[in-house]
Amino acid sequence: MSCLMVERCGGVSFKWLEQNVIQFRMLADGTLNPVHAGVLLAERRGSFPPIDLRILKTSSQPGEVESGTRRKLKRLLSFQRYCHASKLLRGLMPHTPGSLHLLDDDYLGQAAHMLSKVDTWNFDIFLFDRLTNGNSLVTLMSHLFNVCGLIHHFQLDMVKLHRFLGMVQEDYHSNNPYHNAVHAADVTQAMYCYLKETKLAERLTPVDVFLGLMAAAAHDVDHPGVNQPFLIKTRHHLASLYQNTSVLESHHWRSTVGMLRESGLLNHLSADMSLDIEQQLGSLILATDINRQNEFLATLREHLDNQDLDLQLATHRHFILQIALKCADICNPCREWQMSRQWSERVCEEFYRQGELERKFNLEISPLCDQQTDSIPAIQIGFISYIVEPLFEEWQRFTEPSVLSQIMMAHLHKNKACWSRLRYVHTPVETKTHSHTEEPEPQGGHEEAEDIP
Ligand SMILES: Nc1ncnc2c1ncn2[C@@H]1O[C@@H]2COP(=O)(O)O[C@H]2[C@H]1O
Repeated sequence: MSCLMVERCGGVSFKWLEQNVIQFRMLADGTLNPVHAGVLLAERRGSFPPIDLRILKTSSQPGEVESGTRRKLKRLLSFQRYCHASKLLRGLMPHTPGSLHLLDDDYLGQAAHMLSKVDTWNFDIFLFDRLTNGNSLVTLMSHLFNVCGLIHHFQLDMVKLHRFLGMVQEDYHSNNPYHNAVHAADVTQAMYCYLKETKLAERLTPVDVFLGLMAAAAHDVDHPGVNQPFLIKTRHHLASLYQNTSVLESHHWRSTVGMLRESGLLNHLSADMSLDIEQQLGSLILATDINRQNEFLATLREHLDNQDLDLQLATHRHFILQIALKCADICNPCREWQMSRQWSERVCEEFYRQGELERKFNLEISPLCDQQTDSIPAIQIGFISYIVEPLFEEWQRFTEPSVLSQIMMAHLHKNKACWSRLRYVHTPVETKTHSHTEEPEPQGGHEEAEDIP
């Protein structure tokens, strides 16, 4: 009950002229019970191991018997909430309602100023995350829902919306170097830029915009920091639940649906409409499975060759939303170098952590995960050449090409040239993650990259 009052109190202080004030007020004024206010847990994450080995060593191991309660917890909760719940149960998580930090007015002002330029491609999500005290995803989504008129259009309850967004943000693992809430915020910001492309903006309905932003924000929720092959070879229960196919993406989707229902955000809509939203969210999130890249690329090429995309058709708009989300998901090599490089280092650090785990448990080390042999520049050149460039070339074609696509392609080529030059500077063992590598001056524009095996 007290939780409800606090949230309402935050809601009352919301001012339309000062976007995002609502969140800061809620964070600042609340005296919250973290058990009831899952959204606004006072505890900041950051100390959990990259993956919870207790979960990975599943009960399918012969001879191992688990208590009913623990097994139930494991099945019902996300990885992240399992960690929270088990820590709470074991009394390891302090109840410190006052530990939500007050944001300095300067920070608040700077964050608000950044939001006024949220549709620009050089938006610095790392800075925004610092200015919002690690709340970039909630703050960004609240703002975008507001400026896109979604709160008004869908008559969304602000308390429920914040409860949902808070749950989503909390369920990202902040200790993952790459698959964390900042990545989700980065993808959401990119998605917003794509939704504003002239080719799309004039055709999209409020439902499309709602789905695009929601899917972007939640597309990797509760990512454990290891990939699908790892989950399959460690016989993780999610791998068997989803029959070794789109395991992570299915989990991201079902977790999102769980949180939508738990928050009650769509309760006021008709059952048919909420179900349709849940299904469409699934289709969008599942499209981010990188193993399905060729399938989507081939379909997009065919449409562009035949010039038969009709964005008046809901099915075609949905397809383009899938493509836009895929682009947003892997757009980090198209960002300006300083930001792009950070993402590259982060994703490789996550790969290397998985490789270390595999080494520790005598499993075969996955491709790209061996820090001894897979250098960051080599990984980047391969990723850009085989995955990113082909997709963005088609996206550029779709936008006919827009100014934004040209900017993205220019960054992509420049970054690829930078990595090509760095490849000869660093040997894999010398490469350090988060090394804040100096930018090598690319010479002669786009250098042809070498193939990597
Ligand atoms: N800069 C990058 N370098 C290499 N791989 C990347 C990079 N960015 C994204 N990826 C990969 O692209 C994948 C997209 O889907 P996932 O989020 O499952 O996992 C992501 C990473 O494996």
